Amino acid sequence: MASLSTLTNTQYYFLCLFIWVLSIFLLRSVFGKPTKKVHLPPSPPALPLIGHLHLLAGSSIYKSLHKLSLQHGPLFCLRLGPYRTMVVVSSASIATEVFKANDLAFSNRPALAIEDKALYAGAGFFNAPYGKYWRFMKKLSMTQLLGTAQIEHSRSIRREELVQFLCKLFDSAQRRELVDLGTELMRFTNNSTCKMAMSAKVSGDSSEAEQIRALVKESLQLGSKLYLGDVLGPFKRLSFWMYGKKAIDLTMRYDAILERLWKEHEESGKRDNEDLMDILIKVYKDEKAEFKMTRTHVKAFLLDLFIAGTSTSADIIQWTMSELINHPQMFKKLRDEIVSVVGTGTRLVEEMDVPNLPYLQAVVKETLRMYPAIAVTARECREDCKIKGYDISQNTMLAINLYSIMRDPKVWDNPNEFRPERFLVSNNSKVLHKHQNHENELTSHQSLIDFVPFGAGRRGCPGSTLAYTTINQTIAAIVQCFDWKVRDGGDHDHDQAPPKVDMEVENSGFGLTKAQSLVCLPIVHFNPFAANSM
Ligand code: HEM
Repeated sequence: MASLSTLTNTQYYFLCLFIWVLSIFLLRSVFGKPTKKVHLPPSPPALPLIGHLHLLAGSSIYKSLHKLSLQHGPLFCLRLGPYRTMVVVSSASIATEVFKANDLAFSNRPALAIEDKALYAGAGFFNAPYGKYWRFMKKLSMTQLLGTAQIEHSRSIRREELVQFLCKLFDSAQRRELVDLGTELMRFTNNSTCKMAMSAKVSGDSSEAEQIRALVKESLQLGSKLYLGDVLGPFKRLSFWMYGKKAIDLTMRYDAILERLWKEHEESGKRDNEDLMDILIKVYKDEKAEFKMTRTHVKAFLLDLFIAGTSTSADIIQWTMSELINHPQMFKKLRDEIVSVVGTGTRLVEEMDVPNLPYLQAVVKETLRMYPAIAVTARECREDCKIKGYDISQNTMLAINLYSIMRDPKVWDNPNEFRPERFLVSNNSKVLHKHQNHENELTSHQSLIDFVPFGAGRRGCPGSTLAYTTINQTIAAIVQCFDWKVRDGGDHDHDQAPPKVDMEVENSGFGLTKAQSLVCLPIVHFNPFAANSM
C-alpha cells in the first residue's frame, strides 16, 4: 500500500472531502447553527459542503480569484469547505481601507496546518501571530538584519557573487553556449542570501548553498499542500498525518546544516564581517533582550528568509530580462542610461549608481507590477471589523489579490501593457514618482495604495530594500555587459523579426513564475573584467 505521504493531490482532495462529510455532521449535531446575523460581502452560489472550493481548482490561486472578481466585484466572500470563510480583496480602493484603517485588525496570518510539528512552523516569523515575538523580530529586521546599515555592510558579498555570475555568462558567451538564465539566477540569489545570512559555502562538493537551494524548493512545494490542509478546519492537524513525515525529514536536513554553521560561528569568535547569524546568535544570548529568542526561533527566521527572499528576486530578474529582450527599444534606452552614468568601457555598474538610473528603477517597478512574485497575500482577522460596510468576523481569512490590484484598470492605464514610463513623472522625464505607491488621490489627504508587490501595512515585506538593491544592480550589469539572442532553433530568417521570449505563466502556485525558464545566448557587449577595465 502507498504510504500516506506519497498520496497524489487527487487522493489528498478526496480524503479531505471524506473528512469534511464526517466532521460537518458531527459538529453541526453538537453545536447547531450560528444565530448571529452578519452582513457578509457578496458571494457566488456555493455547493453543499465544499462551498466554493471547486472554483479554485485547476488554476493558480491568483488567476481563479481574479476571474471571480471580474464577475463578483472587488470584495467578495468564498466558503472553503464547511469551516473556513475567505474574503477576497481585488481593488486598490478596498486594499487602502484594509491596509490603512484596518491594518491592525488584519495583522495575523492564517496558521499552517502542521503548526508546532515541523518546518519550525510554530516559531517562524512569516506566520507568527501579531504579538510580542513578531513585534520584536520586525524591529530587529528593520533596524539590524535587513536595515540599510546591514545592506551596506554586505555590499561586497553581493558584488562578489554578481561577478561570479557574470563570469559564468562570459564563459558561456565565449563558447557560444545557451544559458538557462532562470536556473543561474536562482543559484545566484540563493548563493548571495546564504553568504549574507550565514557565510555559507557556496561552491565545491559540500556546498551548503546548493543543499539549501534544494531544501527551499521542497519547502515551497510542501508549503502549498499544507496551506490546503487549512480547509479541514478543526481537523486540519490531520494533514500532519499525510505530510508530516516529509516535513519532519525536511526540517531535520535543514537543521543539520544550520547547527553545523552555528557551531562554526561560535568557534570562530568575533568576526569583522558580521553576518545575520552572528547578529541573531548575539540576540539569542542576550539575557536582557526584550524578547528571549529560542534556538528554534533563530533557525526558523533564517529559513523564512530563504523561502521568502531567494526565488522571489530571481523570478523578478528573469521576468525583467524577458520583457527587455522582447522590447529592444527599452533595452537600448536602459543601456544608454547606464552608459550616460557609468561611461563607456570603464567599469562595471555598481549599486551606488542606481539612484542615478531612474529608467532602470522604472523598468524594475513595472516588472514587479505586472509579475508579482507573491501574487496573493493571506491575512487573518484578529477582531470583528467592517470593510465597505460589510461585517468581517474574527478569524476570517483575507486573501488580498496583489495581482488584481496592480492590474486594476480604474487605476492603471492599459494595465496589461509593459510600460515603465508610467513610473516616471512624465514620459521622457528622468524623475521617478516620489512615493513607492503610484500617486493617485483617493481624497485630498489619503493616497491610494495601488502598487503592492511587497504587500503593505505592518505585515508588508521587510526585505523590499534588499530585494530592490539586488534586482536593480543585477539587471543593470546584465544589460551593460551582454546582448541576448533567444533560442530559435538556428533556422531563423534574418529578414524576420527576431524570435520573442515566451511569456507564459506557470499555472500553479502563489505567484507568477515563468512556465519556461529563460534560455538564451549571451553575446559580449562589454567585459569590465578584461584588462584595465575595472
Ligand atoms: C522581489 C522580491 C520579493 C517580493 C516580491 C516579496 C513579496 C512579499 C510579499 C507580497 C509579502 C507579504 C506582505 C503582506 O502580507 O503584506 C512578503 C512578506 C515577507 N517577505 Fe518578502 N518579498 C521579496 C523579497 C524578500 C526578501 C529579499 C526577504 C528577506 C531576505 C523577504 C522577507 C519577507 C518576510 C520575512 C516576510 C513576512 C513579513 C511578515 O509577515 O511580517 N522578502 N514579501
